[in-house]
Amino acid sequence: MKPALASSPASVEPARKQPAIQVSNLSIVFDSNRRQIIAVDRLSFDVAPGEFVCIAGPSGCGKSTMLNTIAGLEVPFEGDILVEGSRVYSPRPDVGMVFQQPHLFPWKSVRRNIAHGPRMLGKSTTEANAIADDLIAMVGLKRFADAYPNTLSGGMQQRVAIARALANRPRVLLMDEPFGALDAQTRAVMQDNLLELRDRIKATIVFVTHDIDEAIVLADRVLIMSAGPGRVLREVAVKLPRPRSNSIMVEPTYLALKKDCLDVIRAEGLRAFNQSDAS
Ligand SMILES: Nc1ncnc2c1ncn2[C@@H]1O[C@H](COP(=O)(O)OP(=O)(O)OP(=O)(O)O)[C@@H](O)[C@H]1O
Repeated sequence: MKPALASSPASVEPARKQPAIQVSNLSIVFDSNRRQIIAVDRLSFDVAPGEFVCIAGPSGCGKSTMLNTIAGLEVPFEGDILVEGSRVYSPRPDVGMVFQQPHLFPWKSVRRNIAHGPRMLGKSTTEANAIADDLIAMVGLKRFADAYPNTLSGGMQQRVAIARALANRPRVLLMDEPFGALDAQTRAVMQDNLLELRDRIKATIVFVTHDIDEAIVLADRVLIMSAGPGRVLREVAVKLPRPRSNSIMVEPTYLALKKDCLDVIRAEGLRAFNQSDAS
């Protein structure tokens, strides 16, 4: 009889970390005026724990629909989405979402906007306010804790929206063009703020943007989607050193990555244009 092995070859292999997000063969279809619109067609990708993934792609390719589905706001027509290994059926507190517009409660102060989520999860007012005050400090709005949204600039409101999305300590943060409505200067400041924040919160982030500079500055990996219905056309790993700020935009490695992304986007734009012209 053979002696029992102390460990089989399989058991000495390093265990692969479970992805934070697994999107498998996802299709999303809308019924509109008696015709079906395929918003997303058999889309698959994984996001590793703690990874920052940016998604770029032409208008209408299904980026928002896909993000809403990961957030549990839309239902897949086919396929699966797992977050931290469990299937998404509806919005959940471990997944936070930030939209292009801040959507704050206008009748609540900054503190009470941020404390809202923890209060809904049963925290006392004191506990929820303590969580809010920590986040208010993190996003640099201490002087505005008692202010109301209509007295804040767009960038400040968006910082409140980010703090609010973080209040339930999500493992996954989904951001749908969160800086898309801001001017260029505020946007650059917000990108730097987000990079600092990300180092502290350690969440997995999926960030949709039309701006390829923004995608490369922020991401560990950029997924470029095809024209609708969207699928992943190219994955670009961004191995630029961290900590980063948007001052890296002039470096040669950065410019080479940008060219790579823009070439793919241009070729896809042309393909989609020719296709629509032919049909
Ligand atoms: N509720 C809906 N009902 C019908 N069609 C929809 C609905 N939501 C989205 N669509 C369609 O699904 C497709 C994908 O839309 P989606 O908003 O996800 O694209 P996107 O890539 O986020 O676009 P953009 O970059 O312009 O925000 C589009 O053709 C859109 O018209």
